[in-house]
Amino acid sequence: MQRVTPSTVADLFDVAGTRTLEQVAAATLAPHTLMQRAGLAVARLAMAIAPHARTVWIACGPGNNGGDGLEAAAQMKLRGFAPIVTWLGNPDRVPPDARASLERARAAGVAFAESPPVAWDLAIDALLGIGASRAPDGEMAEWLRRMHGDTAPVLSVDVPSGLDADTGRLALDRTPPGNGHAARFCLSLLTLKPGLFTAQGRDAAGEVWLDDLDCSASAATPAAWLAGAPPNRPRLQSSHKGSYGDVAVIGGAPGMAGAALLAASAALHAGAGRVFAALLDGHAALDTSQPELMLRDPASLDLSKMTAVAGCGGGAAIRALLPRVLSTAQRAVIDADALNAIALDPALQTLLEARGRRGLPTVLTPHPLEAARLLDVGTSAVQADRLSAAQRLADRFGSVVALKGSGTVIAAPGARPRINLTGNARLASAGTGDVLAGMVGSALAGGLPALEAAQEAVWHHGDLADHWPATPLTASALARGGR
Ligand SMILES: NC(=O)C1=CN([C@@H]2O[C@H](COP(=O)(O)OP(=O)(O)OC[C@H]3O[C@@H](n4cnc5c(N)ncnc54)[C@H](OP(=O)(O)O)[C@@H]3O)[C@@H](O)[C@H]2O)[C@@H](O)CC1
Ligand SMILES: [K+]
Repeated sequence: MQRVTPSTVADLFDVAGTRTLEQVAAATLAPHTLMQRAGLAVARLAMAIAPHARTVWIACGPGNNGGDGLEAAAQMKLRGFAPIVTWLGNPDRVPPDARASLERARAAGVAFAESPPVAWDLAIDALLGIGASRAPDGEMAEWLRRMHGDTAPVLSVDVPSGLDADTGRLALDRTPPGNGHAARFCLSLLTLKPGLFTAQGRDAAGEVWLDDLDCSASAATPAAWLAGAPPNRPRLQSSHKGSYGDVAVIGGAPGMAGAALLAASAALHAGAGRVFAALLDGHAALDTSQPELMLRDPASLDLSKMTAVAGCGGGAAIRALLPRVLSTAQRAVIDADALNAIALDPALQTLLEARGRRGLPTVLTPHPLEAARLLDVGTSAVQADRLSAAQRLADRFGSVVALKGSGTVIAAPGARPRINLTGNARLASAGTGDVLAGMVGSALAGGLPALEAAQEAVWHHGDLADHWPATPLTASALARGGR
């Protein structure tokens, strides 16, 4: 059993891939072996989470996810715990594995009840796993509400019930999130699923653990992966500022110079050799607190030798500069208003596609609304399947895409998408996106390929937030690397 952290490198399998692996594994094992392993793993994690629990409520659903819960109940009972099972199954329609575990739970003397106990020290959600076919309702939804509305920890078996294991979409109307007090754990079985790590998955699952049930995962193709922490990149003694490239931040229309200066500051602190702030507001003053930044007229820059970071605070004015950025920048990060301008202008879209065909490295850093505009769909369609939305954008524009949000998705043409696990809700504040754009620009300018540049910047950006002291996170301090 392994705990998943932001540094974990692991393949993620969708429901179809997981079913394939289950069939391959089951074919070589004695009947009921997988469920026995699954139930024992659930019991072990439950006992570790709540070693002194007096009442453990195990809510079991009608299928094999419920079977895992029944098996865990039997295992815990045999070890001196007192689980109380509420089971929503029908004895006439229970699948064979779950039936076997039902009988083992009964034989072990597990207590069965019609309704949840009055109070509990740990709740185990074994209602629905990867076989969920619709939003929970009725009694199941009511149990989930009670479980997540309580302060006792919740351990979800395989996936939190109601969560789409492929996309991380939660059937919110039926299973509202908890009151913020209950600790959440999820033990994913056989495989890790992408939905645990993006969209609503991270909030619903909490701390994720994996038990591979001693099975190989070689018989299926992963849908995505967790890429873990980037390598250390020590600087050579003989390097100089030219080794780390020039970044030109192009943005900062009147009234919005701050966004561009944040991106420029982030690029500088992330290690770019030289950073030029090419502000669209011709009257903006130089940031005297950062004399290293060089203020330039955007028209004066030779972008063919530079990494352009375009769009931060760009307003409508950025549009006029984009043909030159897209056609000539050696490397480019396209953010914020530049993305909005491209979404509205087919000619700019053609130029962006042409960059991809020419092999010029480009990273797009949309949040879900910007991604939705580029794809000409609603934001909810993007959030309903973030992996596929990021991949479609990457394929369409021949660019690397970092689709921001909980579980940032990084996609590139022809590559399996990655999900980043650093970062937290502290990043939900003004200017942090500008900081990310500057960090990606710095990584690109330093010579990293676009995919690595995006992934490493996203990881470091989130890692800073994860290690933030007990003070409010501001974008300007984030840009300075927390200093
Ligand atoms: N895969 C593996 O490697 C391993 C899998 N294992 C475990 O098996 C789990 C998969 O089991 P599973 O296929 O039986 O599906 P599961 O999630 O129990 O749900 C299906 C049942 O729920 C029902 N149902 C659906 N939606 C509903 C709703 N909203 N409200 C009410 N009912 C609803 C559905 O009914 P139906 O849609 O047919 O009407 C059906 O009866 C997996 O997640 C893991 O925990 C491990 O034991 C070993 C290794
Ligand atoms: K579950």
